[in-house]
Parts: sequence; structure tokens; C-alpha cells
Amino acid sequence: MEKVFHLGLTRDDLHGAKLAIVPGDPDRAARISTFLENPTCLVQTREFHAYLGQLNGSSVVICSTGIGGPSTSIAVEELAQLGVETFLRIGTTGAIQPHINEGDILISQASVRLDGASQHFAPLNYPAVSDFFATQAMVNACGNLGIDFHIGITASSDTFYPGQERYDTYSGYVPKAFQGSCEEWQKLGVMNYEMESATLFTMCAALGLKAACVAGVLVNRTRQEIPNVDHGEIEKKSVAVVLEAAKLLLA
Ligand SMILES: O=P(O)(O)O[C@H]1O[C@H](CO)[C@@H](O)[C@H]1O
Ligand SMILES: O=c1cc[nH]c(=O)[nH]1
Repeated sequence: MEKVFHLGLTRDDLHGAKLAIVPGDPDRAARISTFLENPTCLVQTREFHAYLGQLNGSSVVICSTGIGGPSTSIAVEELAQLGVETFLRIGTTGAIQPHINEGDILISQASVRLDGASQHFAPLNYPAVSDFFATQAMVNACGNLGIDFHIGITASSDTFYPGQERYDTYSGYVPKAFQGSCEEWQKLGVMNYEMESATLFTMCAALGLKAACVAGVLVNRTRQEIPNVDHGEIEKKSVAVVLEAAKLLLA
């Protein structure tokens, strides 16, 4: 059986897993795997750290995507080749609406396509939209766990600095195309910035796969630029949501 190019795995390695939980951070993938039954490490290569285990008796893969669309597109493509059909992203994020607080949980319904990779799957006028039922599972998971959440549109950018209009940088310069963009997204009701959902949603919709995204808020950009909150506590909450959503989808 053929191994996929980057992950170096075969279909047999996944034991029929149809659902993947896809954080950006490889260390987060390892931490999430500890919540599975019989977790094993499948591979650790580049930014892709993959684990297999069971949730309520069904095989599930946890695989980090690394930061941004290009590496996310590789993880999703290769996991799809191995039989995965549903991708649940669990990330961290920066909020841009004043009513959203650090530690809040955000569910992305759809994303503004500030990435490049999604254009390799579908033209820009194609929506970066999540799968309705996978997103409903995220919502129901929050309900089951008694966790408050916000649901709405996410701006998903290739860059952390200029694309998210950050001026506290080495040059302090943001190209004209992004000057004023944060305020525009705020006025258009966009909740937050992160860096993978546009690629994930677009490619999954275009390829007939299912995707949803939940994220914990590390910073509110209307108040500060650098997070000063406990990442661990925020991660615990968002991990609980994604695991409960996975269980609901596998039931
Ligand atoms: O915490 P993760 O999942 O990596 O998500 C967010 O954090 C990274 C930037 O710091 C980007 O990947 C962004 O999308
Ligand atoms: O502001 C933030 C925080 C986390 N991740 C992002 O992409 N942006």
C-alpha cells in the first residue's frame, strides 16, 4: 500500500479513521491525544505530528497542521487520501470585537479568504464555508458542556503580522492593502483572526470533505496586542469542545 508523501502513512495505519482533529500546534496534538483511548503516535515529521486512538470505540486521528494554509492543505489532502472525511480544527485566535473576551470560545461559520492556498482549490468568489453539520456538532458540544460561545465569521490570514494589521513589528509598516483592514472587518462583524480556516473550509467544501473550526481567544486586539492570559486553561476548554463534537459526529 502506497505511503502518502509527507505523512509517510498508509491507509492501514489509520485503522479506518474517518475523522481528524487538526490543531496548528504539534504539542497541542500530543496533548489532545492523551484524551483518546489507546493513543499511539503515528508520525512526527516537520510540522505534522499525528496520533491515532479511539473515541467511544471509533478510530480518530489527531494531526497538527503547522501554521498557515500551505501546510494545512498538505495535512488535509494526505489525510483525505488515507480515508479521513471530517476535519475539526481546534486553534487559538485573536478577537477583534470589543464584546469578545480572552478565554472565550469562537466557532467559525465561514472565513474571509485572506490566504493564498485556498485559491489553489477554488476561485476567490467561492465561499470559505464550514460544514453545517460539523459546525452544529461544535455548537451542540458547547451546549452539552455548558460552555458559552460566539459563532460567526473569521478572518483567516496567511500572515500573523501584516495580514492581521499589526504595527508592533520590526518595520512598523503595514502595506496599503491591509491598512484599515482590521477596522473594516470589525465593521463587517468579523469576530477574529486566525490563519488556517480559510484554506481548510475552502478546500474541504471544494473536495466534498467536511470541516469545522473552534478556537480559544488568546488576545482581544481592541485592548492589547500581546496575550497575558493562561494558554493552558483556554486550551482545556477548546479541547473539551472539539472532543465532545467529535463524539457527537461519531455517535
Ligand atoms: O494555535 P493554532 O492552531 O496554531 O492557531 C493560531 O495560532 C497561530 C499563530 O500564532 C496560527 O496557526 C493561528 O491560526
Ligand atoms: O491574534 C492572533 C492570535 C492567535 N492567532 C492568530 O492568528 N492571531
